[in-house]
Amino acid sequence: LQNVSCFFYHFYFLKRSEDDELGMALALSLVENTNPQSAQRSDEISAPPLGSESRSRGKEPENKAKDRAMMNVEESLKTQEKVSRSKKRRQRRKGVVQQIVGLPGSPSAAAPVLLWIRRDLRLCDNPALIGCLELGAPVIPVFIWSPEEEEGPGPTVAVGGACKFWLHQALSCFCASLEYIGSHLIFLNATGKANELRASLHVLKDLIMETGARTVLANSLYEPWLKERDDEVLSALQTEGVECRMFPSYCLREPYSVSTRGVGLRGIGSVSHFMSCCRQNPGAAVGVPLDPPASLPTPSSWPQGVPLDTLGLARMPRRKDGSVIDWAANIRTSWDFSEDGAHSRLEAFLHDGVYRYEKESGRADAPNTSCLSPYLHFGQLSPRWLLWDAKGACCRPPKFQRKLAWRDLAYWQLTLFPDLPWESLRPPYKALRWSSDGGRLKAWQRGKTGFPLVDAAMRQLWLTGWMNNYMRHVVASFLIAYLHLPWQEGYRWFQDTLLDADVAIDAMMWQNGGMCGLDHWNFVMHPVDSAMTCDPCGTFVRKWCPELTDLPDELIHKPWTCPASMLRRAGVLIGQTYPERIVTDLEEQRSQSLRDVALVRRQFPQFVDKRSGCDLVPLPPRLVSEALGGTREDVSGDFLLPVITRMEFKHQQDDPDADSASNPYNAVLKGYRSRKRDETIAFLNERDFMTSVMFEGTQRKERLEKDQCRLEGLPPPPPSASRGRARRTPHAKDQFSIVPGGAVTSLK
Ligand SMILES: Cc1cc2nc3c(=O)[nH]c(=O)nc-3n(C[C@H](O)[C@H](O)[C@H](O)COP(=O)(O)OP(=O)(O)OC[C@H]3O[C@@H](n4cnc5c(N)ncnc54)[C@H](O)[C@@H]3O)c2cc1C
Repeated sequence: LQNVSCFFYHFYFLKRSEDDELGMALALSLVENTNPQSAQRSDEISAPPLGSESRSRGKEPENKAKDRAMMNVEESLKTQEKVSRSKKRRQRRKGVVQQIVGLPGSPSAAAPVLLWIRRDLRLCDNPALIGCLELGAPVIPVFIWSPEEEEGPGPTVAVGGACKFWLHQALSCFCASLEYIGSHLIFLNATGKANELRASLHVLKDLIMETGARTVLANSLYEPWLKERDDEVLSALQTEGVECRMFPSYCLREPYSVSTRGVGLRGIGSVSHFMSCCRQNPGAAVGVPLDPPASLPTPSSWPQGVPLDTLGLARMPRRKDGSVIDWAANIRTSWDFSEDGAHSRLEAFLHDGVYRYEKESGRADAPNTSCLSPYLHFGQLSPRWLLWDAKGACCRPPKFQRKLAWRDLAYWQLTLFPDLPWESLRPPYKALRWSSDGGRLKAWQRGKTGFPLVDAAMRQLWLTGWMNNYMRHVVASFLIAYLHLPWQEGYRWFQDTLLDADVAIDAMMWQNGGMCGLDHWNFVMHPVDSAMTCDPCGTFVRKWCPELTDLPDELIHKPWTCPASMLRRAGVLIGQTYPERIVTDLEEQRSQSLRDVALVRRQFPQFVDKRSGCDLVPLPPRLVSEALGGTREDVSGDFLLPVITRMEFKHQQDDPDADSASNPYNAVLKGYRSRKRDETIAFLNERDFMTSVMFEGTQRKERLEKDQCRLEGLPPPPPSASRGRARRTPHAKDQFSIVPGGAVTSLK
């Protein structure tokens, strides 16, 4: 017993320090904060001293109880302290603590500073804004709309319809915030102004001429084409004697500073590899969030801008009879587009939802995720603010903090592979046989596939501009693995309809889902079975597909299996009130998808590693040069790297014509938290019902106890028996991976 408790004691502290690392990896340098301005603020959160837990780990077993009690007290003190500190920061944001950061707002005739506003529509934690204040000159905030520059060199759909709508609303809110502190936001339109000059440069030069400004400040953007534009603008202005400065704030880690040095390239594309790179090469300090200014110095006269409406961001189409098609009506009522809206959502989430997030973020029928992505995308909330507030939350949510690393990973990948939004990273997959069935694509886009879970999610996207992460995986898997439509179609549709459409994240995720990204998903979501995780009672489907409301919970995700009498009673007419399924043989579609992959891997053997069976990806020169120790500047793109490759593809290579059912590594996810757990329960149900009930009971009790401890800031109780790590694919050693007596019906 002593050994067991010793193991759990060690496990607990090791786990705790691992969880800390997740958040700390990117913010590793928080502890050595170098920002002089923020260093003066005594009431900011100070990161827990590194190593305090590892010290506890080394103690003798007899001291453990004492230590643990001490740790509990320390923990709860730390937590209280953090909560009160992030509360103070929130108060400052609301102006409860009236701290004057800026100069008094009297107009000044001195040469003004141009604050070039882009995707940083916020007062809180805005380094460029604070940079302007520190110069002590009048500030002219300006937003330049230049869609051609945003779009970049390929079909990126960088600012789709939904995003434009959000941008319009967010700009209007930000303008109001600036006016509240005595300033103003100038809108300028650069559409069609690019001749031989960059459009933004052209507009900025005119503005500099008009206002006499000698300084331009902005927060950096990292899309390669925008970075290139910014570099050009900066160097052109600097040659004319205008001082320009860019501040990093869009990511926690500047993507161009991430290095694989000391970590290598193995596992590249995964978030763990990325975090190891950040840990190994910490880079500049993340610093603490900056307070919002109480006022901004204003110029003696404001330059002439254009009204926001003339930028054409929220223009609604008209019917032939002249009436307006207000496609955004639902979006307007579903969101608060202001910076305050972002903070209220964050507070509500950290106060309430974050506990459910850590366990149940996959649920579509409950708002268990933060829904902060559009605010992060448009910079109404800085990732640094989010990180610090999350670290201040009672349960210090590790999974949630890790999501910010995903976000940075996406930007890093985009800087390495600027073609990410339109070109498959794995060369053979460019030759994959995709379907060109426009009817199926339209059915998917409009939520008329005949699969309720997919349809509900796609309708939610169309009506509200948003969908949770789990559902994005479900609909992406359906498009790719079951409809065989190219991932680029899904990417472009998402870019046009998502309010948080983000070229870097969207492209990375669609590449991974489309089997050609650096870290392609080792799972495929089944359009029916995945409902076990995300919508077990059909609540989500009932909300977005109301025509199915009266079907019973067990069959709502597969109405085609309902007896005719049941359909009649529920008022469902398949093919009339609800669409027929656009594919009926899911197994065959999956098998075809596997065969197609096996075919291209056979056609391009030079891109398959003979030893490991992994796909090979040509490396960009920057990575190669790093891998070679940063000494080679002249490297070309001839280096091939074996990357993470689905087990089922490797296996299919040996038997290219086999069907998916006979592939032991079949990646289709059964749904629910762990397939292994389902299978164990099904097995026990068959053998010994009593044991099965007790097994479930014990697990539930453990879960409740753990949640309770977490809520109270206590260490988790030791589990009653050690549990293995859930695996996604069955393994020869899995005792219950093949359920005796047949398959588990996952919707039971
Ligand atoms: C096919 C597909 C396309 C996607 N396209 C986008 C997109 O265009 N824009 C976008 O912001 N997210 C995208 N995601 C990632 C993720 O689905 C969303 O970030 C998330 O659903 C946003 O909801 P949330 O704010 O409640 O997320 P939370 O789970 O609360 O996460 C908090 C924040 O972390 C970041 N984040 C979360 N998941 C990821 C991820 N997998 N990769 C990178 N950052 C992440 C987001 O900024 C998010 O707001 C996509 C995912 C898939 C599977």
